[in-house]
Amino acid sequence: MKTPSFFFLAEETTAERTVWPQAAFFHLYQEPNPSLLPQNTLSWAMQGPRPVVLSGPSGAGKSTLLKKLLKDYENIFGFSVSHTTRQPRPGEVNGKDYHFVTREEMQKEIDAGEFIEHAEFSGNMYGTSKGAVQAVQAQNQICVLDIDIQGVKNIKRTDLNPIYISVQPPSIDILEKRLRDRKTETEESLLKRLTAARVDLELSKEPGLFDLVIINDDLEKAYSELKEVLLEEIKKTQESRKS
Ligand SMILES: Nc1ncnc2c1ncn2[C@@H]1O[C@H](COP(=O)(O)OP(=O)(O)OP(=O)(O)O)[C@@H](O)[C@H]1O
Ligand SMILES: Nc1nc2c(ncn2[C@@H]2O[C@H](COP(=O)(O)O)[C@@H](O)[C@H]2O)c(=O)[nH]1
Repeated sequence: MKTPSFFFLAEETTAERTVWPQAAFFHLYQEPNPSLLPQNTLSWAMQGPRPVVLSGPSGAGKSTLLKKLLKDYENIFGFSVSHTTRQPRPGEVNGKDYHFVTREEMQKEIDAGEFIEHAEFSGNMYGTSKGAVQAVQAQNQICVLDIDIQGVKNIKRTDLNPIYISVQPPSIDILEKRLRDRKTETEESLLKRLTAARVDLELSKEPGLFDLVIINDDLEKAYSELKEVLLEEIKKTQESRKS
């Protein structure tokens, strides 16, 4: 296995995070999956408006921004409902927020070639099925994928051709506060997510990986930046509705 360039990050961990051995980094990030080649996907380019990928560390504000977008442009954007093996949080709805499945169910569908991408994140499996994207595109909506950085790398190997946006926190300390205030994580999963966040922020520096990086400090400012980069696609989709 190739040694990831972010390996040095393990040495930066603080005392309370030394519970994560350096080897943990090898489990936090998987190299792109070679089986996810364009021929393994449908001809996405022919499927309507250009999709959007929202990525960035857990707690950076992707869902918050996405909810605003889906509310303000109800019929323009559609959310790609991922599969995950993690437990639902209070208020999360199966089939709307995620398809909550067992590891066995998900692996079976992956083996059957039903996923565009999938990854292991913080001890759980996550993935985008072809059906999730097709369901949105069938409505002629702009399909938005909320995926981690491994998903970004795997999607880059397909012909989906989305706009890639990374949503990032102003600092790791602020990210930690937001995640703690969200009250969705145990101490263990919070620390895993913070470790993954450091990896994510480091890998996101790769030139050309993202079309836009949004620093989500002031929410309204971040939202304006998001809308601005999507304006052309929004207009095109609105126009196509008139004809
Ligand atoms: N600009 C902001 N200022 C302050 N708090 C924010 C801001 N943006 C989001 N938050 C809060 O931070 C927390 C994390 O946001 P959110 O759940 O949207 O992150 P996320 O990137 O979708 O995380 P995950 O990947 O784990 O789903 C939420 O409680 C949200 O209300
Ligand atoms: N590679 C993928 N990553 C995904 C997908 N769906 C969500 N995610 C990412 O997982 C983490 C954690 O999400 P949470 O809901 O448990 O907080 C976050 O970074 C998401 O972007 C997916 O289908 N593929």
